Amino acid sequence: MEEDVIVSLQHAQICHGKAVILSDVNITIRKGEFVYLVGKTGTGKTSLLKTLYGDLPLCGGEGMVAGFDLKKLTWKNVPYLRRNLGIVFQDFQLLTDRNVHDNLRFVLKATGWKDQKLMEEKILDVLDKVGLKTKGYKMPYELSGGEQQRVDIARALLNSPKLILADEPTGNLDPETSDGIMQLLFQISRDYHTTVIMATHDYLVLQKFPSRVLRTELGRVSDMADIRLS
Ligand SMILES: Nc1ncnc2c1ncn2[C@@H]1O[C@H](COP(=O)(O)OP(=O)(O)OP(=O)(O)O)[C@@H](O)[C@H]1O
Repeated sequence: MEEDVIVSLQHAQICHGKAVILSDVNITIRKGEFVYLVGKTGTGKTSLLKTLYGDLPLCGGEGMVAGFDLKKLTWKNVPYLRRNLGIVFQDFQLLTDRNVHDNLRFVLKATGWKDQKLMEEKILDVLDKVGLKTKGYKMPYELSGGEQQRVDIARALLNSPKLILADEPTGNLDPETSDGIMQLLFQISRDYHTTVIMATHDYLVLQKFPSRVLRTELGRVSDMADIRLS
């Protein structure tokens, strides 16, 4: 496989148990690309993302993500795949019983970091990247929705991922805050050549921040590679 290919699906099938949600999915996504995943509700956007991060098994065809063969994933090696990924959700999913700094520290420890000094440097680094350098001491409930989403993105950046998978990251935010989050995601993609795949319903976002679009529809994914909405 070419080195700069981060996601490759060939004749892939996405399933929930015996129910096939998407079939014959053929996608190639390269380093540094920003790709939207759009489609009506229930057409399989989340299921496709879950397959990419090893939460749903690939039930047919071929799939590679960040150098991992999806067909060979087992519960033992899923954590290794996830260390190469950053996952961002709509509802932030921060631990509510500890401050921002400790939320980030928790993830570092859970992913094998041991050196205290390096952990502290990394936490400051990712908070700086999302514009929250001075907010490490805050509890999640003391932050606005946009700030919580920035912490969620900071958390996704901790292990310098090759790929960020974002499921409706602006879904709970007002348009202005949502613009800030989009600018941040595009900046990360551009500055660090991180690939971003983002599921969204928000056509305003697509219009303001045009990029490649994949669409889930009628059990298939169509690649609108060069159609730029403007
Ligand atoms: N845990 C599950 N078990 C069985 N079927 C499921 C499960 N989760 C989702 N599905 C089914 O899979 C299909 C795709 O759902 P999915 O959540 O991937 O769609 P989506 O495009 O992300 O929707 P939305 O835009 O509403 O988030 C739906 O028909 C849904 O009913």
